[in-house]
Amino acid sequence: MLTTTRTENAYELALQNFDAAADVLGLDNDTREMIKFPERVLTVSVPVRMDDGRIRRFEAYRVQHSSARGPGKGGIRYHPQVTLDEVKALATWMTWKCAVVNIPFGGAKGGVTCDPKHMSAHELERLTRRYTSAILPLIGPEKDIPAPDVYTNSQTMAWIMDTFSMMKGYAVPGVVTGKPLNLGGSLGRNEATGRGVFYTIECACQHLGLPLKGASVVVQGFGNAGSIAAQLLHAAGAKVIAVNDSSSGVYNRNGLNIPELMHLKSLTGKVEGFPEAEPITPEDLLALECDILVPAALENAVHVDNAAKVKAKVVAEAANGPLTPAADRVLEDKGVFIIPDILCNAGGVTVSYFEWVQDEQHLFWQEQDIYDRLEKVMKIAFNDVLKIRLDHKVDMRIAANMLGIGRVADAVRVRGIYP
Ligand SMILES: NC(=O)C1=CN([C@@H]2O[C@H](COP(=O)(O)OP(=O)(O)OC[C@H]3O[C@@H](n4cnc5c(N)ncnc54)[C@H](O)[C@@H]3O)[C@@H](O)[C@H]2O)C=CC1
Ligand SMILES: O=C(O)CCC(=O)C(=O)O
Repeated sequence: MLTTTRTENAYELALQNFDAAADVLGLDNDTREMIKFPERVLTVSVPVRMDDGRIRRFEAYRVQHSSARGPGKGGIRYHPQVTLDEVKALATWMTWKCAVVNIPFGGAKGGVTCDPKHMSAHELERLTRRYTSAILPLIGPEKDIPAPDVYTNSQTMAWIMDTFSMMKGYAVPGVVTGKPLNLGGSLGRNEATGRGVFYTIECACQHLGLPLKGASVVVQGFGNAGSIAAQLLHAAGAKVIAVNDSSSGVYNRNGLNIPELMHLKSLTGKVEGFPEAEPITPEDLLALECDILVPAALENAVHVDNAAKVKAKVVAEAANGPLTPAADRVLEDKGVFIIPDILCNAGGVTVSYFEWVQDEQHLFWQEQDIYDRLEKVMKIAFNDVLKIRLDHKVDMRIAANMLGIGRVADAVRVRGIYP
């Protein structure tokens, strides 16, 4: 089992990022008080009957960070290292992310501290249904709309939708996004995060004068976000030279055949054993000579101790929070162009927004329509962030946070405070 350095508290890092952007924006203290912290935090105990007949209790969370611009929106993570502070950080980032791509949602996130790799499908279903019942008062199409995140998927969303609908007495597809297509899911949602990552990399390459065709790429984390980004980069003529997952990594300096690697991963759940590739450790993978590094796993992958070893020209944050602020500074000093998470991986929530709109209208769109709309949203957001970077001479992360935080601040100012 590979390990990541997850010792830094993600929520403290999220607050540091907020302050850095709020300072440049010159945000007054009253507005900071109103928008910085989560609006609602729920911790629940989820008892589950395991297959051996025993009851096990899981700790789980749903955090609503902001409803200033619309209902809460954000995924649900199943992972052994989920903590309340991690979920608070992820919910905070969702608020700024939705504002960066200018969709009418606030930010929320959920998590269950569990090890889904060591649970059966029946145990996962019982866990999901009981967790849904526990957070039921908080969620709904007008209130807070969950979606998949690490180690959850369209099946998890189907169970949530079914449990919520059973309680209401009628089908409520708009309570979650990332659903199976036959339950009101959207074409393109499964690919949306990786596709959004790809569009922002295209924009960055154009800005930097770096040809994407022939560019060398390294991807850390070969799940939903990482594998689709790798697939699109490969199809665009980039050379994906290394990828890894939680158990192993593979490297070929002439480029990996990504469609075949995806096939292997779908069959075995691993990238290990891919022919015509050599194994690579997580540390060596991050330190590879390459043009573009895509961290697509978990928080704090690049930190103060390994940042200096990164040799990429562009870092595209498909994951949430993969770089600590200390790593940011090291990479900025080296002249690395960073596409920050709240911009880079916003394609997922953007197509979730399209899914929610389609569910609410009961009218479904063509795949190409979704891709065209997504491309437009991502490219406008990239250019908005780049303009702030150039106008204010700040790095891309501060610029993205300024855009997101500024829009949320405007919303609360206009809404006012009562009483
Ligand atoms: N799925 C989505 O729509 C979105 C996901 N994200 C973020 O993208 C990141 C990945 O999420 P998904 O792809 O959805 O999850 P996933 O569950 O589909 O895949 C996660 C992948 O990361 C790998 N992994 C886990 N720990 C690792 C480690 N220490 N080193 C290397 N690989 C490791 C796993 O083996 C798996 O292949 C997360 O940070 C998530 O919050 C962000 C926006 C939307
Ligand atoms: O699709 C969504 O609603 C949220 C995706 C998500 O959790 C994220 O962007 O981190």
